[in-house]
Amino acid sequence: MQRADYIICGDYVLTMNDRMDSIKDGAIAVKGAEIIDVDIYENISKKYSSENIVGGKGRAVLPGLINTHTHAAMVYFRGLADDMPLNDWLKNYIWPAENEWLSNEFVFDASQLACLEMLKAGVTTFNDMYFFCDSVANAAEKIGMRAVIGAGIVDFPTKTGNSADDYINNAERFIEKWKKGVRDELITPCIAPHSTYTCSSETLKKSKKIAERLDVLLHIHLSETEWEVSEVLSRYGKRPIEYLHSIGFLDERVVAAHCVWVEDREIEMLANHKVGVSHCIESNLKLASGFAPVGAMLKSGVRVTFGTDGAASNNDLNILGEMSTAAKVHKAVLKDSVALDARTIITMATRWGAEVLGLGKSVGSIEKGKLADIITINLKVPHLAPIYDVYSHIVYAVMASDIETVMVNGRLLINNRMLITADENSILQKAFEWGRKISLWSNGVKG
Ligand SMILES: CSC[C@H]1O[C@@H](n2cnc3c(O)ncnc32)[C@H](O)[C@@H]1O
Ligand SMILES: [Zn+2]
Repeated sequence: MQRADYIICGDYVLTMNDRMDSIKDGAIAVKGAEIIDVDIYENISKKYSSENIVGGKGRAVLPGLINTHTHAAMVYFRGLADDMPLNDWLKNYIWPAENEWLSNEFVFDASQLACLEMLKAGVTTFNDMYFFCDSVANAAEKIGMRAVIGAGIVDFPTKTGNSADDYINNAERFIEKWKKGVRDELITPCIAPHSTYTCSSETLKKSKKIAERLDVLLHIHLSETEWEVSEVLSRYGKRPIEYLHSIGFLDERVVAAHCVWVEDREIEMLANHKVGVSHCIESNLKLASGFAPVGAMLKSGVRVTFGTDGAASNNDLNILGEMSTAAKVHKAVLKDSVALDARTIITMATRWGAEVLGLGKSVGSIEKGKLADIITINLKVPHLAPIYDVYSHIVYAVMASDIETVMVNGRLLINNRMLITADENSILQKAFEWGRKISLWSNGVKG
């Protein structure tokens, strides 16, 4: 009998690996950060002993969900400005609020809340783009979440810089500080030029050079709105994706959020350059940005994954919601009830999410040798009874509140729906305190 730190078991173990994507009455043995075995429970229980048995009857077990585009700290701006298009929302509400409120303390506190919200919804990895990125990393490190964290780059002054060079220097410093083997192995730094309309060609090219030299991802907003397309057309005579192609920006280290206003020849460019796409359907719906051509992108072999965007445009960080919405909306858009079936949707939210973030060898599926980022779902609830197809339930019926346990890197972070690594009440308390101050400010009251 071998010792395992944890045995995680359930009626269904969705491994999401290529060869065998689910096991009925399955179990996983975890030692340290690693998955050391996956098999039917009967075999695992004969080979391994452990004091820590997680899951059990009436549970589904799957790889942690991956949020490939967010601005975690924006949870503190949730509900501050709704029901308007992106340009109005950004220029007249969000950027002024960021200018007033962002600080290391704000971003640290807010990012902890975001981590708590994501973990409770089964998200184990997020790909962030923001300012004060050390504070995002410190918060994720404290909670124990896996994160790819992008240092935001724009061409205009904000609280963290006056010029593109300030942000670029900061990004280099941040990447050197957090790269593998230096700090927390769960944090992967990257560089995040905001968009084609807020960064000049020079800024984008410099960002790309840094990404190549330091071997990190490039995270960017791309072709989100019709306005962006006409703006880039008028500046450069090319549509955003064609323009990025023309300056040599596109390759497999690029994670492009949105990709809503995309023509067929641009889809080919995304596919040929192996660009990863983060589909943020709920943000696109709420800001009325449009419908991304996800069916066509998938057909062309583009790796489409799910992002929530920030909670100020969504208004939550729940990937299960994105999965369900996308599965339904694209069927209607394409007039094809077979499109984006449940297995494809779960693959997009797990294995492909990990792959586009460059983490495909470590996480995204449940396989021997991979790191243990695993969630369990309680299936014994009224809205999940009866069960014919667990994939269908996960995409169309599971709620965030059904997520019972969340493990990241072999460490249990959520047990029985409660956070273990920090005090939930004080995280919530801080959110309400910041909210009171922000609310007074937004209502024009000083102090
Ligand atoms: C460079 S830090 C990130 C920057 O992006 C802003 N932002 C948040 N959501 C969106 C979106 O949907 N499109 C474009 N920009 C967005 C955020 O407020 C930060 O300023
Ligand atoms: Zn965004």
